[in-house]
Formats: sequence, C-alpha cells, structure tokens
Amino acid sequence: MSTTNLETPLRQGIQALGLTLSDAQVQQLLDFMALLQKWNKVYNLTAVRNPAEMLTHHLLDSLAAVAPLQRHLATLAAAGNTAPRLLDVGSGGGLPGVVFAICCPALDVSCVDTVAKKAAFIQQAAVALKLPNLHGIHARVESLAGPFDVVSCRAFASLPDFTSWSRAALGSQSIWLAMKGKHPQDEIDALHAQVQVFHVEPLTVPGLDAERCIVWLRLAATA
Ligand SMILES: C[S@@+](CC[C@H](N)C(=O)[O-])C[C@H]1O[C@@H](n2cnc3c(N)ncnc32)[C@H](O)[C@@H]1O
Repeated sequence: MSTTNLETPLRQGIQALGLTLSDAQVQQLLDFMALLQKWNKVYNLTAVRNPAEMLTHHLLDSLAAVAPLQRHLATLAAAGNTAPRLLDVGSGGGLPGVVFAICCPALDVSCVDTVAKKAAFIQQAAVALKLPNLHGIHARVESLAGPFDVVSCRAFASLPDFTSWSRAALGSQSIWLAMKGKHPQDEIDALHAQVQVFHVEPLTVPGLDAERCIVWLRLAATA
C-alpha cells in the first residue's frame, strides 16, 4: 500500500476515534505520512517503513491521544489560557508532536530532539504542511526552560527519567502527558515523591491489537 491509498483507512480510524477533522487537516496528515516516508530513507526517522504499518503504529497511535489532549486544552481555555504551549520530548520524526499540531491549530507545539536532522525535519514539515504552530528544536530536553503547559512524550524514556529531565520545562500549573504501552506500574512506583500520577487513561488504537495508555502527571502540591 502506498501513502496515496491511506486516505480511506485513515478516515475510518479518525471516525472510530470520534475525532472531527476538516478535509484540510486529513490532507495534512496524509502529507505528513508522505514526508515521513520520503525523508525516512535520508534521515532515518523511524524503523517503521511500510506505509500501512506507519498508519496504524504511528499516525493512528498518535491520533488516539488527540481527544484526551483536546479535553485538557478545553479545561485550559475555560480557565482563560487560549494560547497554550506544548513541548513534545524526543519527538523523532514528529510523533506525536506533528499530529498534535495538525489536529489542534490553537496549540503551539515545539518538538525537541537531540538529533539535529530530526529537528530539521520538523522545521521542514512545518513549512511544507503550512503549520505556523509547529517548531523543531535541536537540544537535549534537560537544557530547556519553559513554561510549557503540556509536556508530552511517546516511546521516549522511563517515567522517572522523562519527568526529571523535563522538569524545568514545566510550569507550576502544567502537566505531563506520557504515551505508554501497558500500564507502567514499575515506572510509576519509581517516580520522585514530588511527581504525582493523577490519571492513567487507557487508549484504543483502531487496527492495533495492543495495550496503550496515557499517564497524566503533575507536580505534587507543596505544603
Ligand atoms: C525512540 S525515539 C521516539 C521518537 C518518537 N517520539 C516516536 O514515538 O516515534 C526517541 C527519541 O528521543 C530522542 N532523545 C533521546 N534523548 C533525548 C534528550 N535527552 N532530549 C531530547 N531528545 C532525546 C532521540 O534522539 C530519539 O529521536
């Protein structure tokens, strides 16, 4: 299957996830897949090379986190924050950061990666997909200061490492959104006492028979 034949299964997946996306956003998602496919050979962005697998393992997997993210953004908007900022840590080829930037145009998304060519790919995708709310940053996350309202990751590091390395990027009211496979109880048990899990949300990815969840975390209130 080539990326040109992904539209029907993509639209079915979007429907199964209960998302409302415009035709322009669906086209941006398809164009992003085509970019990933094209530049993967040069930049080595992901080990997944088959377009059908890219759709389920990358695109739909990332799209499964969009409705939960939009729910959180609605609570921020209700509290008066209408220009939220998200940092996607270890974004690689832009997962889930680019998908979030496409689906949430009011969200300013920065994708950070230690590998220069991956950050350059994000910058290139921002131009090609006409996404002024998307930025690629070449840095170690440990060197970044925030505040970002949401700090996300997917396939990045253990929860203790993710939260400690990205701590300076978090504001006092911000939250971490960690995309994980199975409920990571061992990682949760190993978290620093100042980091609190407030929700572990199961996700269902259309076409993928695998366990997925979002671990939502925040800083514990200090006395
Ligand atoms: C396994 S890849 C995951 C990529 C993407 N999130 C995904 O789900 O496909 C992890 C990425 O984290 C990046 N990385 C590792 N340590 C980092 C750090 N300290 N700061 C920023 N990026 C880092 C790596 O270069 C790599 O691109």
